[in-house]
Amino acid sequence: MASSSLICNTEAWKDLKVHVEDIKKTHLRELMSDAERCKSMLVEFDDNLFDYSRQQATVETVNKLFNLAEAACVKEKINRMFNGEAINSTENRSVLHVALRAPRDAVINSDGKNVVRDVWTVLDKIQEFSERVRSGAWVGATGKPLKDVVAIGIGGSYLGPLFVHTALQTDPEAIESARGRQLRFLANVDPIDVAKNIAGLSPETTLVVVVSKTFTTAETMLNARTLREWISSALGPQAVTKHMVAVSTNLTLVEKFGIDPNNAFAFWDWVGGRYSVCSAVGVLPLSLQYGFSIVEKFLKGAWSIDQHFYSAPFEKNIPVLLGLLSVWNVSFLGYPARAILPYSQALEKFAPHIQQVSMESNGKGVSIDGVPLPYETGEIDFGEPGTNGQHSFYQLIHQGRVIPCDFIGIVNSQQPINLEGEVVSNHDELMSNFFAQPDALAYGKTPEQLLIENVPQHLVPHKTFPGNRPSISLLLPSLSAYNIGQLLAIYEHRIAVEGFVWGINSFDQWGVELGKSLASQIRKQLHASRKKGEPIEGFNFSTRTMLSRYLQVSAHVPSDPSTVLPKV
Ligand SMILES: O=P(O)(O)OC[C@H]1O[C@](O)(CO)[C@@H](O)[C@@H]1O
Repeated sequence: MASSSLICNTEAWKDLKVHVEDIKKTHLRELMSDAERCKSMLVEFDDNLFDYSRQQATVETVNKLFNLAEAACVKEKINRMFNGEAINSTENRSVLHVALRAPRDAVINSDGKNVVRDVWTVLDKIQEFSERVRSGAWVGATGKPLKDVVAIGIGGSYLGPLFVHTALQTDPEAIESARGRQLRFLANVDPIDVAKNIAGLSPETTLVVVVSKTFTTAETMLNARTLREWISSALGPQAVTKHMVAVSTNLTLVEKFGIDPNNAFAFWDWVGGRYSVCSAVGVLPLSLQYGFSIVEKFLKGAWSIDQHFYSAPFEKNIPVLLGLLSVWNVSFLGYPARAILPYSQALEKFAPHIQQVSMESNGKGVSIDGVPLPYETGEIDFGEPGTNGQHSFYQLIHQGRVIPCDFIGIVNSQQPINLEGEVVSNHDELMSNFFAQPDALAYGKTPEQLLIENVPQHLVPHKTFPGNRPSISLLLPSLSAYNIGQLLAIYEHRIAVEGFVWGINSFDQWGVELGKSLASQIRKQLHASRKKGEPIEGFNFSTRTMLSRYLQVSAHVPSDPSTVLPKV
């Protein structure tokens, strides 16, 4: 495919490039004073309020972005995704995470087959299994109920479920149904993570869920073997069938590992790892912890946004608007990062999850047709809940670099506190910051304002805030399972829209492979040197020096199963 097919060669892209100069002449202070403009930049859907008036954009900018979407065939690409076409072309796969939350009677085809039926077969199996475990009908090898769950998985087989678990953990309805149960996540191959995750647990009352799309990921498989050892050394090898289950697309390898195929929960190639939280990857551990009915509400929330994304006109389409504005910030205004700032501690794992969804999806260097891109794609995503972030990195955001921010606020707290004698409730205190920060970034503070306040002349430059820093605000009515599902789907689709405009494949991840294969060479060398005393060969000076220091100085680790017992 020729480079002329790239989006940067379209009139719509060139038009926006020229338009940047106009926008740079206008400060957000002025843009914010135009009430009509601000009104047109508010979108409401299902009690979620989205405000993008603090973007460095006019109504004209937004129209030009719609032209760009048209030039990039965004609507056609959305349709192709929902129609189950193989839009992940480098892996020849369709991209159908929307089917994971479709109602039972929906029809979504992949390769001529309605996949919604398969989805519900697995969901029914999860419901049945999780109810048996939670009710105590399913017991461990010594007859005790399994009250604790350790989910082993990494990347997409970990971050999404962790985000949802952390968000549900403080929801009153979810607390009630999780009473007496624990859900933990073992991700890192670092043995410290093993120790931390089994500390205080007994193999007798623990169910291990091995979550891996491929069932070959080195970290997950070593952690799975480690916990298999933990269980079988305590309860005997036959206990594994009672204490270990799996979620995977590779059921052959699950069986080979020693997990009963009846206790395996399938998902499919058309679910990308980082888009898999609504498959058994998330639904199984979360149903074990909270019960299936709560997880079903989460799925319904995600589906409501899927419908909105599929059918709302672009002017009212929250994920589309978010995606187009992100492209505007990255490709035209030149801002490479994005801060995700939920004003809710329950969303503390949201930014780490979106970091993977976004950076693994859109961090690409070539177009979907393999043409090297003359423009950057993807953003550097990071974030922390407010107000913690304010006491950490907001200094840079206010007076250092320009970083477009996503402010996410919740109207009704999961855990309200209203102390007598306080000016406002605790949640109001939090939300005061949610409402204040976007304006601080947009308006800033001028030297003239400081002089009126009698700030000493020599401090004026230090106390000046340039402002003109863009943000969006998203106000959710509450943080129920349903709303958590909505938030997830809004971001998933936003990221897809960005990739559709940039003309890349947002659904593969070849960039993670090189490091994995180099690590495998090192693993072989460590084995050869430790077990057979072979010299280090085939590495550059730097790696050789580091490796020999590591081999010389590291302590000998005895191969004894008791070394996997927790020491913390
Ligand atoms: O679910 P799996 O196959 O263990 O893969 C885990 C993760 O590894 C990756 O392939 C990246 O290394 C992710 O895309 C994926 O979510």
